[in-house]
Amino acid sequence: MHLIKVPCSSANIGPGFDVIGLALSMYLELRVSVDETSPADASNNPLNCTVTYTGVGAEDIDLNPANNLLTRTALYVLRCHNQRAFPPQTHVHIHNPIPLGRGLGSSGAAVVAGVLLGNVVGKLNLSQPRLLDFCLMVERHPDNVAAALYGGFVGTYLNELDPDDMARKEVPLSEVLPQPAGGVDTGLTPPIPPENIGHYRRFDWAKEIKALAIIPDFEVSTAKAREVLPKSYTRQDMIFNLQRLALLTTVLSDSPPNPDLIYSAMQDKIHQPYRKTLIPALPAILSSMSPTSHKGLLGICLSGAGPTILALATENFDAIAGVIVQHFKDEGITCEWKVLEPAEDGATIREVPGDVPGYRTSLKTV
Ligand SMILES: Nc1ncnc2c1ncn2[C@@H]1O[C@H](COP(=O)(O)OP(=O)(O)O)[C@@H](O)[C@H]1O
Ligand SMILES: N[C@@H](CCOP(=O)(O)O)C(=O)O
Repeated sequence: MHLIKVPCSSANIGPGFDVIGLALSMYLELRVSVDETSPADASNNPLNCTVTYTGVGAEDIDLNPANNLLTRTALYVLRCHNQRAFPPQTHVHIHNPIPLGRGLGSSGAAVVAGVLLGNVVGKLNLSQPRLLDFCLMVERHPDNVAAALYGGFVGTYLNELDPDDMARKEVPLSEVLPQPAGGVDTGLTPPIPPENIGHYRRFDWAKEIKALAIIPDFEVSTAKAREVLPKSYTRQDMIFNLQRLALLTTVLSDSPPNPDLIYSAMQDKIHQPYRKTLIPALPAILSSMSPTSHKGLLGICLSGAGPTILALATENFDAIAGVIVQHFKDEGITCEWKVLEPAEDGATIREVPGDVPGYRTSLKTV
């Protein structure tokens, strides 16, 4: 059996909208087994795949492999390599502790896991850059998927592709991940990703800095949080963010950390001000908390598209989290909070002994 582990991630870290990602120590886990000695059951299970799920969102996540984001992504990878379905008797058990729609990269982790799943069951042996190409065909901003795939604190960029490749990359998601009714295969080949869609660069991270995630009890879909953003920005606001982003990539590696520099480097004018309409307590939190007012705090921002708040800190986690939790409480919103660390390894895959939990037969290792 294969065990695939993919970390959650916090994108943007203030000014690095669609650029910066930080992989964090909360992991989506997949246990995958294949029994190619058993016959395929084409009438009941045309995609040859059974999905089980535990963890966050167990009541809501669609376990039909034709609809589930993770298995659809794997199927996309397989179909680009002329494999129309999973190998016979594939079973995938998903264990997901990452809150959904909270700005902690649950969809990015699911997409990375799906690409790794397609790669392993299809025995495709794709390179790391090619895995990233497949991820970027599904989740089109690179910050979460690059952090989840490669690990650590990363900066990402997309290449300027030639017009044909650009057109392939921009086909609607419904064509990349067609949703066949009842799993019936349309026989169409999906768009093959262009080569080298995106790249990443890893930055150092000071060992003293922990990431405090304060997770409100409501969802904001990333798609919705992108719709509230303007189509263009003033030169002044772009320069404001670029100046801070240039600082951010190095000040978070300084040991000991410099709180005032980090606080300044995490200011943003291109996404957070527009997202406050979706996250009631955001303006009060950002305007009232700083290293001067709260010992141990280094900087504070919206995690990804929100609503989670990410506070970088060296100590005093309970007190800092308590203040943020109270701001949400004042708006009638409850929260949970966690202290996380950078997930340096990114996504990993290894063979482990045993059966997929709850599966009915004994399965051989792939
Ligand atoms: N493990 C998973 N399996 C299947 N679908 C998932 C999984 N994780 C996330 N998703 C899908 O991604 C959606 C959340 O994505 P998104 O709005 O981008 O928020 P975020 O990535 O910030 O959590 C979920 O509602 C669900 O549809
Ligand atoms: N750069 C993206 C990041 C979205 O992250 P998520 O964790 O909320 O999916 C954005 O800010 O829209």
